[in-house]
Amino acid sequence: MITLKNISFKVGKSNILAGIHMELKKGKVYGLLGPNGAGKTTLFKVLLNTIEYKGEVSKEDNHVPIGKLIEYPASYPNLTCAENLKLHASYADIAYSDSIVNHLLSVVGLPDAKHKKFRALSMGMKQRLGVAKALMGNPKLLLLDEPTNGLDPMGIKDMRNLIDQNLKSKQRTIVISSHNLNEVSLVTDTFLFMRDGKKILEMDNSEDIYLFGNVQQMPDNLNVKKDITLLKDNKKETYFILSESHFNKLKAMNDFVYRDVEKLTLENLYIKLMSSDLMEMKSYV
Ligand SMILES: Nc1ncnc2c1ncn2[C@@H]1O[C@H](COP(=O)(O)OP(=O)(O)OP(=O)(O)O)[C@@H](O)[C@H]1O
Repeated sequence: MITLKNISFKVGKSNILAGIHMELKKGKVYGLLGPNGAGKTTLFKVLLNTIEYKGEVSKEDNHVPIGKLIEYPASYPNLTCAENLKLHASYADIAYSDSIVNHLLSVVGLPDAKHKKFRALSMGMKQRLGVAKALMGNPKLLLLDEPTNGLDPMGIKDMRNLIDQNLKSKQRTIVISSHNLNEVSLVTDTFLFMRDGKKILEMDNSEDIYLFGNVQQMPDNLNVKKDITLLKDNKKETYFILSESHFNKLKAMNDFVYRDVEKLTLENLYIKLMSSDLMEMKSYV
């Protein structure tokens, strides 16, 4: 597990990241969602330890190997896939052999492109070579920044299958940053919504319909963190967000009083979160 405590990053007077708390668990896939400029890439830089931030990142093991696919997957155009992988490994000081290179190219679905020059690859193949690079050293934390950027529908599906079938592992944490909500929802266990450098909501990806409403009264015997996610706006109104099945259980409780319940798709929820001052309540404490 990787724990982020009160992470902040400032440039001049601007708070690029502000008071982020997060726990990234082994075996889980996290979908980092948020508009342009929300701080997603900066959060990756914190995890990669390439910027000077405030706060604490603690890891179970001090040497968690990290793999990353960040922005456009640059490689040497006149070198082959295998040569690019080997060069990447030597730059990153990662041990490699011909069999590791062959294995990785086969994991990412490029077994026949070993001797192909990078410049001759399609965008999807370039992206997959980028993933192969990220997998060198068998990372326990894998950061994928917009992995489907620039891919056609077939390439997007291939990337989804690659993540689902070959990258997920009980020993690995994967964080995917994406603007493609539907796509990310197909591979993610937990959504991390970011806005203005803050994590505003962490939510399990359980169903595609969510119930959103205003809380008038909370039941006494409710374990809030486990049973219900509460959000607050700056007028101190409290809201809840629940999966439909969970809501059906909770609404049977007499002392749970609510109003204005609406069904939200992931897209509607995203728009609501990004166009309001709503924030998960535990972020307030
Ligand atoms: N070193 C820096 N100096 C100045 N501004 C910075 C620096 N790093 C990040 N920023 C600013 O911080 C904000 C967050 O940037 P970041 O790239 O993390 O956002 P993002 O959520 O990844 O956006 P996108 O979805 O467009 O990739 C942006 O407004 C960016 O311009």
